[in-house]
Formats: sequence, structure tokens, C-alpha cells
Amino acid sequence: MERLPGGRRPRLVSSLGLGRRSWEVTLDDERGRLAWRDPRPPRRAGENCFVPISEIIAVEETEFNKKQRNIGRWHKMAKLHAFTVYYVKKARNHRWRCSDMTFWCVDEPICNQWIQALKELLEMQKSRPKHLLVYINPYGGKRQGKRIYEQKVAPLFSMASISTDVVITEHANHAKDNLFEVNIYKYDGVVCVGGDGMFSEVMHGLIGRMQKDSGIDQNNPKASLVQCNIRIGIIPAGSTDCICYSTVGISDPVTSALHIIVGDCQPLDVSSVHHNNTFLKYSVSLLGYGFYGDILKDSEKKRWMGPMRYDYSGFKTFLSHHYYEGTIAYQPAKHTHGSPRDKESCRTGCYICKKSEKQLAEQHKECGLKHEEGEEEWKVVKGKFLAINAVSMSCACPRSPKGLSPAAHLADGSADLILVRKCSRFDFLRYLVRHTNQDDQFDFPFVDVYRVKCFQFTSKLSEDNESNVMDIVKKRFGQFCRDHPACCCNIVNSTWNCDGETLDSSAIEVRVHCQLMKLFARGIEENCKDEAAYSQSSVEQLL
Ligand SMILES: Nc1ncnc2c1ncn2[C@@H]1O[C@H](COP(=O)(O)OP(=O)(O)OP(=O)(O)O)[C@@H](O)[C@H]1O
Repeated sequence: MERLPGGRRPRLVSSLGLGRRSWEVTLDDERGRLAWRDPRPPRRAGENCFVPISEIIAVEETEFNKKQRNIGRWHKMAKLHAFTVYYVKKARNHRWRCSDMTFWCVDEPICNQWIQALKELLEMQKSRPKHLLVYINPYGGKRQGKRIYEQKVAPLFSMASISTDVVITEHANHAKDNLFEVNIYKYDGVVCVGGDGMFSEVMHGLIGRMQKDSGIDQNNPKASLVQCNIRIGIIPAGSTDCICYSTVGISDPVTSALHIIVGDCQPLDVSSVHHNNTFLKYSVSLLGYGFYGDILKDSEKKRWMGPMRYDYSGFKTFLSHHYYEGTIAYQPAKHTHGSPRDKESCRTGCYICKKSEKQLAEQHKECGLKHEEGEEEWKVVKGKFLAINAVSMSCACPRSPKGLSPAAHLADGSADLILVRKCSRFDFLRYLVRHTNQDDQFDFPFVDVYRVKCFQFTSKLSEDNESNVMDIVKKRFGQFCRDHPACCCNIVNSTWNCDGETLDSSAIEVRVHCQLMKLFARGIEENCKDEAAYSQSSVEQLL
């Protein structure tokens, strides 16, 4: 048996047919690869091809004659035995597809040996889920959730021998309530088929259930929350699928299903939002006051318009150009090494997120779940703002591929707090346009950005004596302008947009919980084609 570099022995080496030719096929379990090459010397560059074992979806014995094209004399000389390997093929723009290749040989025991060895290796991929709980929102987006799941996702799960319990939701909060009742510990993950709203519901159910089972009071804003180790998978089928886009790089049901099958794991920071010692919501993407809060509030009244309502309300809110007075107090995130002005974005295997993971593990070792409330100083900013945005991830979406904060991290225990002060309409437009091009959206004198671990916001109005609200309003702000949205004088309070849902309170207290939950994702992969992807495409040319 030929030795691999370093004198290692591969697990299996055989001469197998693939397409019309014979290849030297190697199962190298130490490097975690199924590799094949042309055995004829001289070996031409580019002929070494491989698929990482971690990206093999399934292997099965194949009825050779049905699958294969004409392979010449071999076919006539002997009965052939074959097996098919289904694997992840990486296409453009982070899209994954299931591809397959069929190896054949005349020797039945060799064929069986290969099938058994590959199956054993797949069994050893411990991070892969075996049993999933699936929630489908049949009314999300274009109401295609059920069809998408049945036609595109379920066949892949069954190929990968994943069993599922499927719940088709009957009303809002069905999934959330159900997560408090079922035995979630028998599942390796929870999958939601729908949009960001559906994801948020499942996340609230899962995190809430974990805290309940651990006796933690979610209403305590200083409570150290218990990490949720049951991963969530998002099959995008909504009108907004930003969380999926920001954590996988594309909103595509098949790609997401394959990330679930290979058992990817992406930790995610979660911010808790409280008002007066009462828990309001969790957020993983955008907490927006002012511009994004107003857009959401207006668009809610126009649900009949479908996804177009966001454009309509966006335009209307831009024209109204309201600003809001208030005070923000924040604690800078000193533990993390990045800055919102970094040129590099958070990508698969991000070292900044990895460092935070290590810090978190050390913290847990030192003080268990007891949270040491830092005595670090609070910084205070007062002013008139067009928008206050706190983002726990870049918030990239197809319209704004770099997002609201391009260098924000998925799992470093911080949020980027972006303050857009009162400025002219033209300047605000310039700021918005920069989300869609390569220019730096923070490079304006009226925009400040801070990386924070917690913050509090109080509107000017709630700072004043609330018992005399109307007097104050009249004295300080003149008239209410709700009836004159384009008149540009300031409405007293905006509302918070919390991951696409409106919060009732304007005064809030927010704390980022480092890596509180995990997704079946791996973050966004670098765009350059990696070695394996190169080899896969080259083999297709060779066959
Ligand atoms: N069967 C159901 N009937 C009505 N609402 C539901 C049902 N199942 C889930 N929901 C709710 O629908 C909301 C929106 O769902 P989802 O995010 O899947 O779709 P969407 O089209 O992207 O949403 P949005 O309208 O917020 O853009 C979620 O907040 C969820 O709680």
C-alpha cells in the first residue's frame, strides 16, 4: 500500500472506475478526504481531486447499469459493482448543491469495503444531527414554506438519514409555545422554515425554555443567561431572510439544508432588551430607533402591500426626516479586539469570534454562571438623532451586501452602536447610499459608531416628568406632527424596531450575551475558491 506524505497509511486505496476511466482512489481518514487521481505517469497537475469527508452527504450502493453511461469493454466482460457518493458541491455566491459521483469495480468485496468504510466515517461525524424538530410557517413570505420544505429539503434530510418531527404552525407563537412543552432534549436541532419573524419566534422559544429549565429569571436584565446548545437551522422561506443571508451568505433553502446536514455550527451573540426590569425581547440583528423604527411602524399598517411596503414606507420615512432627542449611555466592548472601522469582515473561522469563545470558556470556568457585573465606566451621549442603530451582526442583505455595519461580528460578544445625528436630508441620503456601494458609511461628521457590550437609551420625553407629558410636549416641541409627516418638525418619540418587530417602550436597556445560541451555519466563507472546490470542478471536466 502506498504511503501518504509523512509516512501515514491511508485507510483504503483501490483502483476504481469513475466515468469511463480507472482512478486510484484513496480514503484518507487522517486528512478527512476521499481523493482520486489518474495513476498513469506522468501525473498532470490538476488531476488530484478530493472531497472532504465532512462534506459527503451520503453513500449508497448503486445498481450499476441503471446509473451508468456506456463505459466500453468493461461492461461486457464482467458484472460491475458500484457505489454513489453524494457530496456538497460549492457553486458561486456561497450557493451549495448536492452532487454525486458513482465509483465502480468488478470486485464485489472491494465495493462493499468502500461502502462500509465511508459509512463508518460518516457515522463518526459527531456534529451531524440525526433527529430534528421542524417548524414550518405556511404563511411566511410567498406562502411557499411547506412546498419548499417538502420538495427541496425533506428529500435531502432523508438521503442523509435524518429523522424529523414536523410541525406546521397554525398561528403566530405556535412554535414558541410548543418549544416550552416538547421534550427538546431528544432533538439535535430545531429547524424553522420561514422568514426572520419565524426565526425570532423559534429563538425566543428555545432561549426562553433553556432559562426556564435552569431557573433563570429573564426579567432580570443582569442575569447571566444559560447558553443554548441546541442548534437552530433556518430554511429561508420568508419575505425577509436577513439572518440566513448574514450567517450563510445566501438565502437559499438547499444551501441551508446542506449546512444542517453536514452539522455546521455558528455561535451567535444575542442581545436582551429590557424596560424597567421587564424583559421585552431578544435581538440578533438590528435594534433600530428613529429611521428604522419609523419604517417598521408605518409598514405594519400596509401589510396588504406585501414586501413592497418596505420600499413605500422607507421612502415616506425618508421624506418625513424626523429626528428624536435622547440620551444613550453605553459600556465599550473592551474585551474584543476588533473595531467597527476594520476593513476585514467576520468570515468563517473568524479569529476575533474564536478569541471571544475562549474568553467565554475561561470566564465560565472561573465563575461558573455567576456574572461579574463590570465596574467599567459608562459613556454618555446626548443629542438629536435621525437614527440609532445597534447591530449584533453586519445585517447584510441582497440590497445592502455589506450591511449596516460591515465589520460587525457574529459572535464576539459585542454590538455596533451607530448614531446618526440630525443632518440635512441630502447628507442622510448620502449616508444611506453608502450602504449600497464600497464607500465607508461611517465616514461622516454626523455619524458615530461604537462597539459596545451594553447600552441604555432614554428619550428626551421620558427623561422629563412623565406625569405632565402633554404640557411638556406643547412647551418643548410645539405641536404633534403625526398628522403632518412631511413637515419636518420632530415627533416626540420613535419606536424601536427589534429584528423586525416593534417594541412598545422607547426607554430600553440592552445587553449583549456572547454566543448565547448556535446556528447550523458556518458564517460567510471567503469568496475565493478553496482547494476542494477547485478539485471538484476540475474532476467534472476530466470525466
Ligand atoms: N400559521 C401562522 N399563522 C399566522 N402567523 C404565523 C403562523 N406561523 C408563524 N406565524 C408568524 O408569522 C410571522 C412572520 O413569519 P415569517 O417571518 O416566516 O414570514 P415573513 O413573510 O418573512 O414575515 P414578515 O411579514 O415579518 O416579513 C412570524 O412572526 C410568526 O410568528
